[in-house]
Amino acid sequence: MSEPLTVDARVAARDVHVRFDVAAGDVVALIGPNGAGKSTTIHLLAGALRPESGAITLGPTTLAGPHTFVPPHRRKIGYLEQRALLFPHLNVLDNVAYGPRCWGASRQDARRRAASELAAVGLAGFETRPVGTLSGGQAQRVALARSLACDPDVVLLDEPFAALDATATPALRHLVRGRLRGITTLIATHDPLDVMVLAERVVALEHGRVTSEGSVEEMVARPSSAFLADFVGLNLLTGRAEGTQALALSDGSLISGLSEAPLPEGGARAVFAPDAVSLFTTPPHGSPRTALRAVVSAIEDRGMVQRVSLLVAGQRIHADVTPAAVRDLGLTEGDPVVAAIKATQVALHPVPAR
Ligand SMILES: Nc1ncnc2c1ncn2[C@@H]1O[C@H](COP(=O)(O)OP(=O)(O)OP(=O)(O)O)[C@@H](O)[C@H]1O
Repeated sequence: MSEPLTVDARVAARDVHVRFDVAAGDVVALIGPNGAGKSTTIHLLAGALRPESGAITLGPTTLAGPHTFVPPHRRKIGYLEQRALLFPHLNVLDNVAYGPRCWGASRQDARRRAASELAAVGLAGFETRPVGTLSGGQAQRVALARSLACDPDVVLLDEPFAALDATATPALRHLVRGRLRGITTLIATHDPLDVMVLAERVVALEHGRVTSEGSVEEMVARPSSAFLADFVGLNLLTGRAEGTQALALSDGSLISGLSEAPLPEGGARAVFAPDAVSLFTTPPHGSPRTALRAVVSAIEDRGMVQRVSLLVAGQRIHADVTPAAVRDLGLTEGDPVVAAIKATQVALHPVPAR
């Protein structure tokens, strides 16, 4: 069963003191610049580091505190790092069965569970393969299956896609998303797409301290530090799935896009880059592009491009356009405009559900 997590942990030698909570079943992204303390936090939770003061609790259990320290192998935690780190002397099935075996399952039960976890990550038929014959993406799928095979109370992901070929990442991210449903999860990442696709909430760290916390939507709408504003870099609009390939905003406008799988009913997010947005004064005719009614809220000179901030159905997005475009359109703050985006440049994702 998933449990809530409470973290108040200090490692003086690293000048790290982190305090935050994760509700049961939530996926929280841990972000921050290099050296901010993300990996230290993950290591504290995994039990690889012991806090000098404070406490870490998982539901009713104290994992680390002034008089308590549960060693890593006694924590029901699934852990996925950049590299799969599989046991080279075991085949694929036995790598995954290792977890349930350690928690007391019979050999037969552990192998049955391992086979079903492997099937769930798309690797049925790989059971007897030596792990040395797997691609990076396949090895990471095995590591995901292994981390889930012991029914973890919490899953920790530390840059899980950073070492993978970019072509392997979208499918694996999508798979991770489905497999994490309902499990309390912390994902340390430098990639805004991991946040937008996988997470409900964000905890931002800078210099070893939590500097901001909130929902993904809040972070995108109102980044509270220069780091966050820079990190976000992408536009995110949240609405409801309309059919399987579009998103409806609160003002009724529709955004067409592409998705890994048909969108389920319910909340959905559209993610696209600022340079995918073109601006017009009237809707472009005969264009297959999404056309959104927007109001200019700010224009910032960024040298080669002008960053135009827009309000669309109460949400903020940015368009990076040329200085000539801003001049030709005669744009100033408060002007109504039409923001056009090609469907092929919009990625649609379901809002992560518990
Ligand atoms: N093994 C270690 N021994 C001593 N200090 C360390 C060690 N690992 C990290 N630190 C220090 O702890 C602080 C936090 O580093 P940490 O690796 O947790 O940051 P991070 O956010 O994961 O960074 P990155 O994004 O670069 O991986 C930094 O000041 C770092 O120099």
